[in-house]
Amino acid sequence: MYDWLNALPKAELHLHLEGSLEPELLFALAERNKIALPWNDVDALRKAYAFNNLQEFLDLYYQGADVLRTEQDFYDLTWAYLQRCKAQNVIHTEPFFDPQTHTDRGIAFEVVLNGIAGALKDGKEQLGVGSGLILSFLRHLSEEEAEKTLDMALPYRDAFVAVGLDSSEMGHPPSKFQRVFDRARNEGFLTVAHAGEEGPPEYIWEALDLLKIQRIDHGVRAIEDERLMQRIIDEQIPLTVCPLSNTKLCVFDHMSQHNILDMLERGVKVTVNSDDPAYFGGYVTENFQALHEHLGMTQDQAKRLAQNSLDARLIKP
Ligand SMILES: Nc1ncnc2[nH]cnc12
Ligand SMILES: [Zn+2]
Repeated sequence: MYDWLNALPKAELHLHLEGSLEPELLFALAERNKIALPWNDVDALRKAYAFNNLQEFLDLYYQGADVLRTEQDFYDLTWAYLQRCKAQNVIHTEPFFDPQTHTDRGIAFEVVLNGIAGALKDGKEQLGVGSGLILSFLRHLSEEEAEKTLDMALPYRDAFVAVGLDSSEMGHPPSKFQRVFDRARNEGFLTVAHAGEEGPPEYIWEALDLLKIQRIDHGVRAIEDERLMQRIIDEQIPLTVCPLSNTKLCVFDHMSQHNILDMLERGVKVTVNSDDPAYFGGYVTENFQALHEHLGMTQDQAKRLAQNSLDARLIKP
């Protein structure tokens, strides 16, 4: 089944580039940039990848991102991810990047963007992997800081298709970012947001009604609210679900309890994605494989999930 799933043409719609930083590359970049690491080797770092919740993961994710310093570093990170896409027949990807994770450390916005955009361009030309980049605001920071980030991005507006919202969900509802999302939409950007990963269904309502999002990132807690489920089904609003992430971060205790196939069978436009593959144990094909192993996903269900991912692209072919 793995080879069949791997060969299935698919799109990835929920992937944090910083979360694709494999330990081997992290160590190589630390050496290149002469940065001391608190782990002795790659194995010691991998052992630290045991999380009880989103915040424990985020603490390590931001620490790992500190090795990214130069345009070449961002290029290498993105290029390594695009090669995984090629190997797994991901024909199109819409990755997130978190500019504030870097600009707050003194890395210039254009250093980050030029590295990523250069690799995405080469990915299209040399690997045939299409893409659309999503600029994501960190929700644990203020709306004012998100506004400043949008200001920095506007001179490079052609490099993005959308803005998103990620980082610590609880206590940081979508309503906190209503004004900056309004401005982003007025500037011509599409919008997406993480909602209903750890946060309640109310956050998904807010993301839809206040941020006017095209897709819900995660959204697995929608199942707790029947009226919300009906809306998501009626309006065919895509959910970018990340099964391995949800089990690694204890949103579900075990993959056998994941609700993605129940949602699929109820008519929700769910898709399969890897979120932060270097930290959660696999890329898109491994996520599909886990659904097959633990939930008995059939080939017909896999085909529908893959087709949903192609249909839910922000950039239509
Ligand atoms: N799963 C996730 N949820 C929220 N913010 C993130 N940043 C990177 N991965 C994330
Ligand atoms: Zn995510």
